Amino acid sequence: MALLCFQSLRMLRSGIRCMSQNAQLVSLTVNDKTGVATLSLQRPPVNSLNLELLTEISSALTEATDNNSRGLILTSTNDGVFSAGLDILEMYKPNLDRVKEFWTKLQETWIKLYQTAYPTVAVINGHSPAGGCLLALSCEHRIMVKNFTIGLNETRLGIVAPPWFIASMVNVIGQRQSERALTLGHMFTTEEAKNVGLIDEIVQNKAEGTTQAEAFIQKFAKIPFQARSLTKTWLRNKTVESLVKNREDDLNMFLQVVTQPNAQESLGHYIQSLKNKATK
Ligand SMILES: CCCCC/C=C\C/C=C\CC/C=C/CC(=O)SCCNC(=O)CCNC(=O)[C@H](O)C(C)(C)COP(=O)(O)OP(=O)(O)OC[C@H]1O[C@@H](n2cnc3c(N)ncnc32)[C@H](O)[C@@H]1OP(=O)(O)O
Repeated sequence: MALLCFQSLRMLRSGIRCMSQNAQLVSLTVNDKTGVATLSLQRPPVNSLNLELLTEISSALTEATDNNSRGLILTSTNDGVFSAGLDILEMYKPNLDRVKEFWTKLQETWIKLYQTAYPTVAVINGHSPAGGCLLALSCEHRIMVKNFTIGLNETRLGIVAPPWFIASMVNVIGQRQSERALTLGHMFTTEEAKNVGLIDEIVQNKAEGTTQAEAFIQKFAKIPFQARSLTKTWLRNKTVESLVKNREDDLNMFLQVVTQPNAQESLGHYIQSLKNKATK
């Protein structure tokens, strides 16, 4: 309690205010001097995206909008893992109602993040496979700490990235590089990601990443907010609309794939291999 008060006092002095008071799996703070919000994923051990985490991310994005944020930095409280992607346990032996809600929430979160009016920057301070990479790709600028990996590795797991995952990558690194990366399920090192344009900057650590992210958002200070946000909407509209118009089909496709016995078997083996690795 005393520590909490001390932290709150220190944050207040530095102009940092806590939002999302009820959130547990994310923290949302805003710098009252700059208007920049920071959304940190904090679901141990690896920020895997389950229904509850997605729900909190989605609510935090709305809260940042309602608070008239000038920009948003998306990062992780775990220096080592930005996000392990979708929580495999949501897809293994699923309860039908819950897995429907899970996929629908993932769609909603992506749609929201992809078209925020405010500028978004991912400070990728750890590994970022699959759904973790999708979150980063949905931001406007990516800054990554050295010595980690990022990519849409679905084919390596025997699964297929849905079209909107693919479009998110194509929009950043283009058709040719995406085709190579996605078919191989390639996980890029930080250096490789920079060379291919998947990330924009390499930094030594999260603190440097945050400074650079604030500098990126600051570039828009003199650009009228509405003009900027409408331009972003128009640039991204085609990609977003392709999911918005097909949400039901996309959900049904996911359900059909995920409930196949061979998919369940693969998921079971994969979970076991992750556990074996973790106990070594
Ligand atoms: C194989 C699938 C077949 C069929 C599937 C069928 C249908 C699906 C259809 C469409 C879906 C398409 C979209 C998918 C997108 C995705 O995001 S899928 C998820 C992909 N993610 C990964 O492959 C990442 C796996 N994790 C890692 O590589 C590493 O954990 C890490 C992120 C690099 C971190 O390494 P670190 O050493 O720090 O941690 P550990 O590996 O020791 O893990 C600690 C702990 O966390 C558990 N865990 C890790 N990742 C996940 C995860 N994604 N979901 C749930 N749990 C995860 C791990 O098991 C350990 O648990 P513990 O042993 O209980 O401590």
